[in-house]
Amino acid sequence: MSNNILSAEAVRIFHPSKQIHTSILLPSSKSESNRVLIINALCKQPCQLNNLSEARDTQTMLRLLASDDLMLDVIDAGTTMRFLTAYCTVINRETILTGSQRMCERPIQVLVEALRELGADIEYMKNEGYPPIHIKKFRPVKNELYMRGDISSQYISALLMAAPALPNGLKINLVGKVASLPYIQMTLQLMQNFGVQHEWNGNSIYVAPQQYHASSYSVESDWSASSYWYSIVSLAHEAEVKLLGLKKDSLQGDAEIVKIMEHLGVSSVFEEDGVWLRKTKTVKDFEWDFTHCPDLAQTIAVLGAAKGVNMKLTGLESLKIKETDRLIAVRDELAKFGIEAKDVNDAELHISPQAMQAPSAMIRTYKDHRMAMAFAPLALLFEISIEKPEVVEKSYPRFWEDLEKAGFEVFA
Ligand SMILES: O=C(O)C1=C[C@@H](OP(=O)(O)O)[C@@H](O)[C@H](O)C1
Ligand SMILES: C=C(OP(=O)(O)O)C(=O)O
Repeated sequence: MSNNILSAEAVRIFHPSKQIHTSILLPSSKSESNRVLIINALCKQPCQLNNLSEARDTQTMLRLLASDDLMLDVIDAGTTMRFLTAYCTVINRETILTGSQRMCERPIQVLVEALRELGADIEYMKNEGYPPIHIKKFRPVKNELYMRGDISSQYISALLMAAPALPNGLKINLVGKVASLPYIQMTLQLMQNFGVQHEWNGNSIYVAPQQYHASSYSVESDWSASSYWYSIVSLAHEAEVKLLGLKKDSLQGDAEIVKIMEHLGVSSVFEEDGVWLRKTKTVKDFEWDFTHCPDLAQTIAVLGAAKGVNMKLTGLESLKIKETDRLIAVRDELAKFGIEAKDVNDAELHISPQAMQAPSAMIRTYKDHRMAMAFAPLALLFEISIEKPEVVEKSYPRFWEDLEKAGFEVFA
């Protein structure tokens, strides 16, 4: 890859043959990596952590955990912001947590309110409910909370990982709809891997005061990143791609992509060291609820539009508060291909079969890695230009290089 791709204003991409036969070593999961880093920081002995992600979100977590500065800047990493908020509180580390302009527009009130209820002194430094926040003192006063689970599961994961360090542990009673549930399950399973047990009854999760025990963990490849390869295989004329480092029994909820793509043209065959993606048939009508796998929604919206599938995607409420308002961003960029997406204001996307046209303009990415990666597979249909290629660094820094390995021409 020419070195200047990540620093370029835009990239131009196309695929001359539209035939793809390759194997790809995906980046490791940033969700797993950021959890084991927090657990390791709470553990008395250092753990053996293998295969940590090269994603910027994880590199930022590593850097900030090692820092003695008062002010920690998470850039645009949601998990890093939320996990450090609970972590710095329970270890009684005075900290100012801040981030990018967008991070300061992403809500954190549910987590801050919960920590205040437990006895934390945390102040909003600019806008009520949003970073930057100043974490001051922590004097634990209680061990039970009622928390809504519909805005972000990251608040719950953050508290759960910190819970064993509290003098009386913590009982979280989840109120109302819980979104992104597999991420909470991942948190609890990783805690268990490091010797911390929990009890989950109905809507209540209880973690007693306990010590994490040093253990080893090898982070799996990232299932969210796999989705772009599923889309590529579905759109190619001919394709057989092996994604290395993915397991059939994954902790990651985004392994749901296997089931989704059974409908959208890709079969998955697992082997010891990864999974083979091969082309199959695509359905005409597709409806899916993304409540528990929100990071897959953009990939599927763009792919379904390209394949002329009649689509109804639901459970998209949380997309509005991620790296950008992803519903509006997907609608506006699909419009450049002559595709009309409806009902974005109801947290759903309805896209009827329409002929996709060559794009009328450059694809904007809105500082969102998933916008760049969800639209890139369309280079199998048209030459496309995507602005700000560096956005992929948040989760998949080698994305453009891997596209080149698969025969895409990528020009700065
Ligand atoms: O806990 C995690 O690692 C994540 C949880 C999800 O966020 P929400 O819980 O806010 O939906 C997901 O979108 C994000 O990319 C990573
Ligand atoms: C939403 C995402 O990450 P985060 O919330 O951790 O910034 C993502 O990676 O798509």
